[in-house]
Order: sequence, then structure tokens, then C-alpha cells
Amino acid sequence: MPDSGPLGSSLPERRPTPPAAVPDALTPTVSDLSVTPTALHFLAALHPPVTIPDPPPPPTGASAVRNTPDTDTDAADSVLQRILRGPTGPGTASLSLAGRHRPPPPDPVPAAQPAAGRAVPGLYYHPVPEPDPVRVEEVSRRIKRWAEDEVQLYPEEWEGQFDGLSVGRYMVACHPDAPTVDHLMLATRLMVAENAVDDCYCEDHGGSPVGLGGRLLLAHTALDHVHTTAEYAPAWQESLTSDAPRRAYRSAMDYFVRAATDSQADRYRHDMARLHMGYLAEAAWAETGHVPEVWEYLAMRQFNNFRPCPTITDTVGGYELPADLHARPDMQRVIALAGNATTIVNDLYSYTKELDSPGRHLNLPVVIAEREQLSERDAYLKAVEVHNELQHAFEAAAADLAEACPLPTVLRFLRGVAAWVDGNHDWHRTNTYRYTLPDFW
Ligand SMILES: CC(C)=CCC/C(C)=C(\C)COP(=O)(O)OP(=O)(O)O
Ligand SMILES: [Mg+2]
Repeated sequence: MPDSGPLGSSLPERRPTPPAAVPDALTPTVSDLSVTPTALHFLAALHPPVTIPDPPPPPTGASAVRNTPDTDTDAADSVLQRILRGPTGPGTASLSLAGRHRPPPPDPVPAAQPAAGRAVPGLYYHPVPEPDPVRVEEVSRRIKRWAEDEVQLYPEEWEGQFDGLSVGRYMVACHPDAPTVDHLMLATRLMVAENAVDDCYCEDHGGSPVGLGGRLLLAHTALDHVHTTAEYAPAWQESLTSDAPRRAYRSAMDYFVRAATDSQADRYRHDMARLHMGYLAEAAWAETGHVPEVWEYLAMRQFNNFRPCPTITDTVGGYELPADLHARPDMQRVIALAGNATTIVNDLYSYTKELDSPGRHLNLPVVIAEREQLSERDAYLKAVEVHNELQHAFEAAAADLAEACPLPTVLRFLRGVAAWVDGNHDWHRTNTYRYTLPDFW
């Protein structure tokens, strides 16, 4: 077996053969695999310049750690530049893309009034434009109606926490290419349902590791239906209305299935099975008080992960990444790295919230501190570095794939995943209702 390197196999076991282009509703059919101007627009538009004023300076000793919003772009730029340059070596001069189709520089996005919230110092991330306030308001209005009237999600006293999720802002920031608010609602309902299951089954709204497997499996049947005998089917049907997490999963999935293709719905089911497996590993360790090694924690967190959210970017965008392209090992690597970077962002922003919660809540800084005998501060700073390496690896893998398979649908999907990663960071940064940074700088 060849050495797979520190971030897992960067080369697929077999060299993927780019499948024939499959047309979708929004992109033209392409009959060859040459890099198109679309590819160049993908690269140019991946992170349009956004001006966000610097946050107030940290109170003390910050000189050693700098914020790196889009300034630490050397690694990503070199990869992107490599694609723009095209092949090098004897006889390849005419293949260079940089001279032929230099993309116009994207218009700078004017900064709207920036929302409050400071980024983790030293974190490598890309700022996003302020999400469209009209869309945010409409999604927020509709999701509350759905939560209260269609699925009876929460008792009155939890309304403040529901509002504090700011899920409208979250989903508008993560899906800038959604054609309509109806499309955004597909992602928003699923996000709320996923949070309901996590809160009510796993965490602090009545959740517990004890008995979690049974609860999760039965909730999973709202996504992946039971096919059983006439005698037992009604009881299963009835069970889907019996608690808020199941009502939410069932309704959100019904809407999603109506909008998605069969393979998109199946992709989502698979990603949710992965998520539930991750919840179970976390719960098993919590039950026995086991603190995993750092690599084991990262493996668990690859499953207990935001992955099901960016992977619906095509459904929310109103197009389909065909199953064969989604299944390519290099696409799977991009998706895994994106999910891992976004999830470690959560570990960093939710660190103090989780320290304050009852019992020991595992997150990357906590596991590094315990397993590598570091102070809380040094462990946290190391976790920032782990995140940054994952984020750079995601960007490099996405750029490699864009070069290897520059089909319009692939490029749009990659752009959608990258937008989700950036929007997710922005939501964590600005959600000061849920998250507060530790006092390490
Ligand atoms: C939205 C979704 C698919 C969530 C699944 C996994 C999950 C709950 C996270 C990645 C967030 O982690 P965590 O449970 O630590 O959330 P908070 O820190 O409590 O916000
Ligand atoms: Mg967390």
C-alpha cells in the first residue's frame, strides 16, 4: 500500500475516468472535457473579494496571532494559479489557459453593515458578503410557521432558542445560488430537523447517550422508510408523529424528496446514516467516559459532521450533480475535507459553550489537551492549526478536481460546497447568541 499521506489518500485508488457530461436544467451540455471559460469563472468567483472591517483589536497579547480572513491565500492561490497556467513542459505552451481566457476580475462585493462577532484569531477562512436581508427575513418567517404550525417543534418556552439559531441567515449565507426561497426552504427545514434530533436525542434538551441507538434508528426511518407487513405498518406510520424530532425529519424529508431526484434523496439518506453512526460513537465514548486519541476523535467527527448540509447544494441550487460524479473518489475526498473543516469550526466556536455544559463534552481542543498533555490554550491553538490544514487541503482538493474534471456541473457543485463552508464559518462567527470565544489572546 502506498503511503496515503497525512490527510488520507489524495489520489484515488484508480485514476477516475471523467464520465460523459450529463445535462442538467441549468447548464449547457458539453461534449468535450477541455477547460471551459466556465471553469475559469468558477476559479475567479470562488472567493470574490469582500471587504469586512477588522473586528476590534483583541484585548491583550495579540501580536503573535493574526486573523487570516482571505489574507493567508498563498497555498490556495498557488493551486488555483497552477490550474490557470495549465500544463507545463515541452510542447505545452499553447495549452496554457492563463493567457487565453484570463477571467475578468470579479466586481468587489460592497460590504453591507457587518454583523457582530469576532473570528477566531489565527483561523484561515473566507469572509462572505452580508446575506440578502430580504431573503433572510422571508426564510426566517416561513421556517417559524413550519416549525410551529406544521411540526409543532418546540414548546413556547424554547421559542427564544429557536430564534437564536438564526437559521434563516445561516441558510441564505450558505446557499447564495439558490434560485428561489422555496429552494432555500428545503435546506432550512432539514437544518432545523437535524438540530432538533441532536438537541432532543443527544444533547441538552432531554438527550442522553443512554438508549440513543434505538431512538436514532427509529427517527432514521422517517428518512428511509420501513417496508413491512400490513399488520405492523400503521404502528410505524404513527410513530413518525410521536415526537418533535420525528415530525421534523418526516416533514423536511417529504419536501426534500419532492424536489430532489431519486439519487439526490438517496445521497442524503446515506449522509444521514453516516451522521447517526457518528452520534453513536460519540455517545458510546460518553457512556464509558472514554477520551479517544486525537486521530480517533477526528475520525468520529468525520461522521458526526455537517456533511449532509453541503452535499444538498445541488438540490438547493435546482440542478443535479449526477451520481457517478458524486461517487468519484476525488469528489468524495473534497466533500469529506469540507465537512471536516466546517465541523472543526464548530468545535472552536462552541468550545466555551461546551465547557459550561454538564459533564465532559468532547471537542477537538478538549481532546488535544487531554491526550497531548497541553494547556487549554495551547490545545485550542493547535486545534486552530488542525482546522487550517483541513481547510487548505479542501481547497487544494477542490482545485485539483476542477482541473481533472472541469464539467460545468462539477464546477458549480464545488463552488456550492465552498460557499457552504464560508457561510458556515460566517454563521458561527456572527452567532453571538450561541457562541462566545475563549479568552486566550
Ligand atoms: C446540522 C447538522 C447536520 C448537524 C449535525 C452535526 C452537528 C450537530 C454538528 C456538526 C454541530 O456540532 P455540535 O453538536 O457540537 O453543535 P453545537 O456546538 O452545540 O452548536
Ligand atoms: Mg460543538
